[in-house]
Amino acid sequence: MERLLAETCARIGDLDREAMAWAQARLDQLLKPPGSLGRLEELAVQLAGITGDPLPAIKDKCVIVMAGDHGVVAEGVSAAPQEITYQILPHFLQGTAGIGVLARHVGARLVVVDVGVARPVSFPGVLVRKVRAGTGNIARGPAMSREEALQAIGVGIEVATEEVRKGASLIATGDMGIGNTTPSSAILSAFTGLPAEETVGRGTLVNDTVLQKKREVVARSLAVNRPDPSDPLDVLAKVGGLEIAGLAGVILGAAAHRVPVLLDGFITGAAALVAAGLCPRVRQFLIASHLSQEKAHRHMLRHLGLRPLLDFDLRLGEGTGAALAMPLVEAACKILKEMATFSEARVAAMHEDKLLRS
Ligand SMILES: O=C(O)c1ccc[n+]([C@@H]2O[C@H](COP(=O)([O-])O)[C@@H](O)[C@H]2O)c1
Ligand SMILES: Cc1cc2nc[nH]c2cc1C
Repeated sequence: MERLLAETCARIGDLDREAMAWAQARLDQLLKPPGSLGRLEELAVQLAGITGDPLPAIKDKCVIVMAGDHGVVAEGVSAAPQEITYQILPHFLQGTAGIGVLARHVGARLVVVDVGVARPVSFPGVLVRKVRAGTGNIARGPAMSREEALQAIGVGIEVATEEVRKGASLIATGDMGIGNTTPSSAILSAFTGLPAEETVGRGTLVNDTVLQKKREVVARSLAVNRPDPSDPLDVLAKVGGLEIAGLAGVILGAAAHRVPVLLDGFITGAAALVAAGLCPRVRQFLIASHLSQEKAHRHMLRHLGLRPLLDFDLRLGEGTGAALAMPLVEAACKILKEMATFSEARVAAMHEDKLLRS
């Protein structure tokens, strides 16, 4: 597994500067005042750089949801019972849970993977690639072994690679795992040095008492496990989660195939911190779909150097924000391809001096 990870990281290149320059030049000639499509233009240039295609097109959209359970729920850190991780899975694929509805709404394929659910899973359509049945309690010891972390990353790389092989040209990441905001906060603290007071939030909407306990649990998980921030696998194994590891693999696997990755919220952000620790170049392939209501998400995005597309007060996870942002990514491609230039439209070009005066 270590070899698969090393090979995947080695395949991740830089953005294609030539394709980006070509896309930027075309954007500047399109029938609009320069830069007037704002961040849509920025996105179009990034997509040209990621794909190496100056006129990129999104042909096949895919949402990959990784599910796993967390031993730390024994500390009482969530407002929801652990059972929900298992019980919600069939509703994803039946289209009756949040991501089921939104993936259908945007016309994306939905792939649901059990990488670490506590109970045995055998729902039609759910890919069972369980590495272990839930993590250990990070308040008392490591979440998993280094080998298990590598295996779960491997699952993500393989699932992403398979979806790219089937034609995916845009991959959205989603998570499901009761308790998973706690390890996500611990990962954020481990990489940034921020104290638990700043990295812990309300997750499924815990009350003030539980919020305080959650802060103590995150601080204890760091004191007990002593994760080494210069060793991302150590951070992941000691204070992470199986679905977080799987998602780090999805991110790396997609980037290795030059497929853009839409991050969702706080948990996929933690996975991105791990992926970026393992391969800093991967950041260039990431698009932050939204700013989660989980308050420390902004610290994550700042650390990753990303600016969210939407600010919608979402905090559901499952990939819902990433799915919602898919049409924005498609729109960025379409302006490049479908808008005419001034000369194609035979419209008088705008004069530089006029623009400078306005
Ligand atoms: O994506 C987010 O920003 C997000 C923020 C808060 C909660 N969640 C979801 O809620 C669950 C974790 O919350 P908790 O309180 O159990 O740690 C998990 O299934 C996540 O998908 C997701
Ligand atoms: C119902 C429910 C759905 C979820 N989806 C992601 N996290 C969740 C947590 C709960 C409680």
